[in-house]
Amino acid sequence: MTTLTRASGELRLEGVALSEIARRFGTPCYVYSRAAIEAAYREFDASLAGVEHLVCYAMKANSNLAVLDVLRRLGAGFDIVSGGELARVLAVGGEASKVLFSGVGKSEAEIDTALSHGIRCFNVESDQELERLDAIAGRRGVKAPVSLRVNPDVDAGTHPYISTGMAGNKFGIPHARAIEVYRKAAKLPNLRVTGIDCHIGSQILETAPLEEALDRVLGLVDALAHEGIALEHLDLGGGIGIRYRDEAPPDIHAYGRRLVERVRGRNLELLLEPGRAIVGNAGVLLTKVEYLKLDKARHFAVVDASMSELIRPALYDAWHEIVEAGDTGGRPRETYDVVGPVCESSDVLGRDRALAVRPGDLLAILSAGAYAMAMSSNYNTRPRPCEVMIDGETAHEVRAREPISALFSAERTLPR
Ligand SMILES: Cc1ncc(COP(=O)(O)O)c(C=O)c1O
Ligand SMILES: N[C@@H](CCCC[NH3+])C(=O)O
Repeated sequence: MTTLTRASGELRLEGVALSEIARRFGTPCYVYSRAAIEAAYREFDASLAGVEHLVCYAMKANSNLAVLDVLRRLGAGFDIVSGGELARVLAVGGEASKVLFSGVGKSEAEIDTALSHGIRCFNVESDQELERLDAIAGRRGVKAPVSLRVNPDVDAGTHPYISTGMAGNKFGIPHARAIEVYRKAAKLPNLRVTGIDCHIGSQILETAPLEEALDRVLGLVDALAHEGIALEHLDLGGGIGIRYRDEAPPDIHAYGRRLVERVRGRNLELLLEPGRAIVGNAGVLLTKVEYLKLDKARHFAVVDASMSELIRPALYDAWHEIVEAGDTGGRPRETYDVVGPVCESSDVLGRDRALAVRPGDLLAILSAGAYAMAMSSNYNTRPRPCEVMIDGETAHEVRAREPISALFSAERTLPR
């Protein structure tokens, strides 16, 4: 969790005034806390003490190089879903031997590159992927380390767009077919079956479905052992939710301890792939009010951030707390829809928010460390915003605002 405090009316993140960050780097701007990222990672890591384990940060949540580097230094592994993500891990000096490759659509080129770097494991999601991996490994003369992603058919109780572990989702190999596919994998000459994994969804607020999924997967581990297929690791994926508004997210330490109890004595390394729970509450999006539109039935605060920078409210109807970053001087609050400049009615960052704001004031949109910058776009030819990380008492720019020219420099008009 970032430490947000208010002193003389000014909102500070880890002691650094957000107004100072806006002055130095401009808005919109993502601001992350190194301390918050480290604390969240350490909580996961410590919770698994007593069994061999590796926390592989699901970097799709936030793949800024500074974020990856902070986690790499702590010993984290990485869960990747593309060749681009592997390139980012390597760019910060991450070890391929701590990289898991998830995803339903790995291309030939992505598999080949990951094999060439010697990643820790491929989380395979289909029979055809298994065959493709075997063929590419054969061409390279190596044995590819494989885990099958099993779809345990457990309801994670989360938003349907981010539920991944039920029959009917595109993810994983159906539980009922898992043994048959493992038999096939064990016979393929260029594969080495090393593990099993599942991931049932995201922003999960109750751990019961996760533990149910673990039990179902452990049942498969036992059944496979009977067939002589001994697994070395079990990867329970990510999915632990965070507090955006008034949710009560699971206690990570207690969750980890319960997992440890279940796998202890089994000679299985335990892997987790948390994303949101590591970075979600370690970041805020800082934005400036451009205009107040008070002439309509609704009041709008038009800000300089939009759905291009933060799409979660438009896409999932997600709630992000929005607070004044500066001194409101005790002025009364009024109700506004906080909207961006993008030409879409869905470009709303928060509805019916009580705020004391004037044009030029700063707002902080909270819980914006995960699936925020990572899902940003250039819609309306808006440059991606800058990113800043607070390290101790110092704010570092960890990504500069994109120059507008870079947004179309790869494009060409037709020859005459
Ligand atoms: C395979 C896999 N692992 C890990 C994650 C990370 O999930 P979360 O950010 O909810 O922890 C995801 C995203 O849902 C995923 O698809
Ligand atoms: N993008 C989603 C989470 C997806 C998780 C990735 N499988 C969100 O913002 O909540």
